[in-house]
Amino acid sequence: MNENSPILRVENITKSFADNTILNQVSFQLEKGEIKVLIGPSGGGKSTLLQCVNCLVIPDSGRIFLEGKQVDFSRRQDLYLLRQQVGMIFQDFNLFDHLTALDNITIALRKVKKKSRIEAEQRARQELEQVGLADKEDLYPAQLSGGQKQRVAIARALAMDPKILMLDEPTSALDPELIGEVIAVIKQLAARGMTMIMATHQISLISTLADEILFMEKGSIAEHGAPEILLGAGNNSKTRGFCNRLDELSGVEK
Ligand SMILES: Nc1ncnc2c1ncn2[C@@H]1O[C@H](COP(=O)(O)OP(=O)(O)OP(=O)(O)O)[C@@H](O)[C@H]1O
Repeated sequence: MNENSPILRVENITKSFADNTILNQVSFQLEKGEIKVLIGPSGGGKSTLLQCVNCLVIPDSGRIFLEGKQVDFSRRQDLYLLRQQVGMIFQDFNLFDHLTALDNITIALRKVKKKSRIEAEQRARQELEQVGLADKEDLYPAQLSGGQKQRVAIARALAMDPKILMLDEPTSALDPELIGEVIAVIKQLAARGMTMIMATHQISLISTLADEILFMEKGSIAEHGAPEILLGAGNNSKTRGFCNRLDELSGVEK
């Protein structure tokens, strides 16, 4: 790896579904320890961009570099490595319903990382402890609250030692009273220096964690910059207008 390379560089990614261009020449880069937050109107392409970054969706064109090395979208080994190094947290948790919290975490450690059961369980317990669920290891997803399920999903991703964590609206499927516990875990990860890119509508994550905001609209990054600038009083940015509307909406919900 070239020491000067950003940990992730995304260059001119384009993706269409049928005749609809969903991503149009999107570029950004992520430095080690940096947190970028993707915001913008629904349908703007945030989820598609995150899915392209770890090649769950293969871009039509453009290039992705992980630690300076270009990912070859046609090479299975490259995709496998990319997905190991870029963990993903989904809105709807994506846990295996037939496995306990512990086994949701151990399964990939055993199958992908080839750890023994004992090693995998030890690691899974450490991660459950980190997200405050040490006493829930034997419970199945149906026995957990939404916030607990999302914390298991975060523990599962962390157990794989990803270099980057991507979070796609990690709190949007949660009841309002459960959002805080997931935000607290994400803030802990930030304090530990985790490199993250996250799509979210949570103002507290946007304003307190983002090193840079990427405002996506109609498949492009329409605006980007530090929150203190884009959200600064008097700034006429799209970001500020959008966040003010989010504030108003959450005010209505309260
Ligand atoms: N697999 C697919 N096939 C066809 N169209 C798709 C597919 N995935 C996404 N799209 C379309 O791409 C557009 C962008 O969707 P995407 O989910 O990336 O936006 P978003 O900014 O994440 O929106 P939201 O904030 O509502 O999650 C939408 O119009 C969506 O219908």
